[in-house]
Amino acid sequence: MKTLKIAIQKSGRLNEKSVELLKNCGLNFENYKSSLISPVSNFPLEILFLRDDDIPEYVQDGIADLGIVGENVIEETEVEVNYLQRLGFGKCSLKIAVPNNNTINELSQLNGRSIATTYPVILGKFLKAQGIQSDIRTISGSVEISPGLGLADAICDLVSTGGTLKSNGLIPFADVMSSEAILICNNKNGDSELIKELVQRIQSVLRAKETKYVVLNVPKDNLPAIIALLPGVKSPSVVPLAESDWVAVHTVIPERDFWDRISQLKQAGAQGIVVMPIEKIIL
Ligand SMILES: Nc1ncnc2c1ncn2[C@@H]1O[C@H](COP(=O)(O)OP(=O)(O)OP(=O)(O)O)[C@@H](O)[C@H]1O
Ligand SMILES: O=P(O)(O)OC[C@H]1O[C@H](OP(=O)(O)OP(=O)(O)O)[C@H](O)[C@@H]1O
Ligand SMILES: [Mg+2]
Repeated sequence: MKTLKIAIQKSGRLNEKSVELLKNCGLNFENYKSSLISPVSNFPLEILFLRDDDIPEYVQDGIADLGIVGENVIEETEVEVNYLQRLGFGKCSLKIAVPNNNTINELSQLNGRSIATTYPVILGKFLKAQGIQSDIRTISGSVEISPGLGLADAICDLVSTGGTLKSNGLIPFADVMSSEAILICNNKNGDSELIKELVQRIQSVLRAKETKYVVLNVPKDNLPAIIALLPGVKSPSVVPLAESDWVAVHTVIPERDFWDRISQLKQAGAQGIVVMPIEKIIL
């Protein structure tokens, strides 16, 4: 059987979460130490530990079958690869920011100004679509200090908390793109059974992260009201309790409206609510 290769970031923002995701899929492998390639002992897969900038091209060229990388890097490298799954981590936005004492307050004022960035391709396309002509200064890092050094009038860089912008006296001015980590594969091998198996495992881990397992006790008379509050669940498990007019209800609740749902369940008579994380949900 062919052994697949998946490229993940060697170190940096996406490394830990990529390793955690693959381990949660039940894959056994050594974390990157000095070897840049690590075999998986219980699945026909090898992990390649790379600089994130190289991952899209490795996947496009078939050197790696799969990759986990930020959408921003995929867009910047302009490769042709398949998006298999958005992974929900490494969330950030590419933004244009300007010094907080500036007079720029609309995009057209960037005409004729300089913008420092490590994302010249994405920024170039954005400015073109807006009909703006700026001088894009491509640098390879520490972009946020360039206005302070007199290198550029504005910057275009990744932002998540905004802490780096703030500590460099910059304010966000325009959103260029939002990004998260994506599982990609080579255009030619999306139909591979092994890849499908891996994607299913990843999806079962992601699904589990979005939900909680909840057990609650309720008087039998309140059961219809409780069940009515669990619309997503075809048929929650209802277990008799030692006290004959009480039952325990086992169900899953989406993370996103968890607290609202719990307070509704309490109002409907639920007691002794126990919440547990779910490891995997296999459909
Ligand atoms: N502040 C942030 N918050 C969340 N995600 C981020 C943030 N900054 C970057 N990312 C995402 O994580 C990816 C990797 O960021 P990192 O800073 O580790 O890259 P890098 O320094 O270019 O790493 P490498 O050494 O692999 O080239 C980015 O391409 C982006 O998708
Ligand atoms: O909005 P914040 O939460 O402050 O995050 C933004 C910073 O994060 C990224 O850099 P990173 O810290 O990954 O360092 P790097 O540029 O050296 O890769 C990005 O390039 C910004 O500088
Ligand atoms: Mg990089």
